Amino acid sequence: MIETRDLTKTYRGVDAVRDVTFTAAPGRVTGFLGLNGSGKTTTMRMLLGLARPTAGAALINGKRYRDLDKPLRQVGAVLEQGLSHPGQSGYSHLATQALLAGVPRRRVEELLEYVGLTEAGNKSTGAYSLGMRQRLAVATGLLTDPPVLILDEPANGLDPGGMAWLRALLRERAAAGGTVLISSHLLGELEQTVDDVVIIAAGRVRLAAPLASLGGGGRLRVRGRDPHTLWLAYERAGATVTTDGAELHVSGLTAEDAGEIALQVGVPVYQLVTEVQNLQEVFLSLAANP
Ligand SMILES: Nc1ncnc2c1ncn2[C@@H]1O[C@H](COP(=O)(O)OP(=O)(O)OP(=O)(O)O)[C@@H](O)[C@H]1O
Repeated sequence: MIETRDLTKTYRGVDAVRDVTFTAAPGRVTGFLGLNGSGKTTTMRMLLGLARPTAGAALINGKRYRDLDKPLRQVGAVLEQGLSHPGQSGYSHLATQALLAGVPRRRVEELLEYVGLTEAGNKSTGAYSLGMRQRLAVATGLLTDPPVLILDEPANGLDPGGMAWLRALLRERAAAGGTVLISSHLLGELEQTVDDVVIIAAGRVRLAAPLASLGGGGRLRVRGRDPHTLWLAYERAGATVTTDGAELHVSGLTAEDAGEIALQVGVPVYQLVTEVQNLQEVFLSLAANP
């Protein structure tokens, strides 16, 4: 379980993140989405004890990272920065990390195979492609088989095959009861992977909800004989209504409700269309307008 509560980080009086509150639950993959500079890395660094919060709390399994018993066993991380010496082989990088984490060496071979680097294991990481480096970073994060996994932009540099591999791996972790928090600046990248989304813009959380609720509901386009009466009736029912002059755009009502309400106020409806919202548009409207 990952939790942040009113988490704030200020650098020289400027907010990097402000009052960030969200939960990433076990058994689910949570996507942490925001444009460049929105505060994703800063939040993840605070969760991992690499930056100290100015205010608020960043908790893993109910505790601050530095208060965790054997933190390397509880949380695995894939961060953006380079992770190994370029002259070192993938195998020796993992073997060193395994030693530090108290993990038996046989786990190294197992993991190299799991991330598809068995053949490249003895090559120096300086010769790895970006995608191979990401695979090695994922292997490092999984060394202790931790119940909580935090990944900062792990999809950068992965080709479609690599992306499918990562998607399957994260789903597998969640299915086994793990907590997975993964950041990205592209919703499309995560759309097929995540259960929940947290959208952050200019350091503030704009939305924390199940992915399914994001495009759900949709917007209705309604054309009727007396738009003014319809408008008032829909607003009375709690909907948000706008118009482009030709038809009403109604959010917050089902098509069934919109039809029934029109009947109640005696306005014939000529057209009632449910618009399925594009998830990417919803994301951009939240992420780009802090
Ligand atoms: N050490 C620091 N000193 C000063 N400002 C910082 C520092 N770290 C981050 N910031 C600022 O905090 C804001 C959030 O940055 P952060 O790296 O968390 O965003 P991000 O969402 O991870 O972006 P990206 O996708 O580009 O990595 C930015 O305005 C950044 O310039």
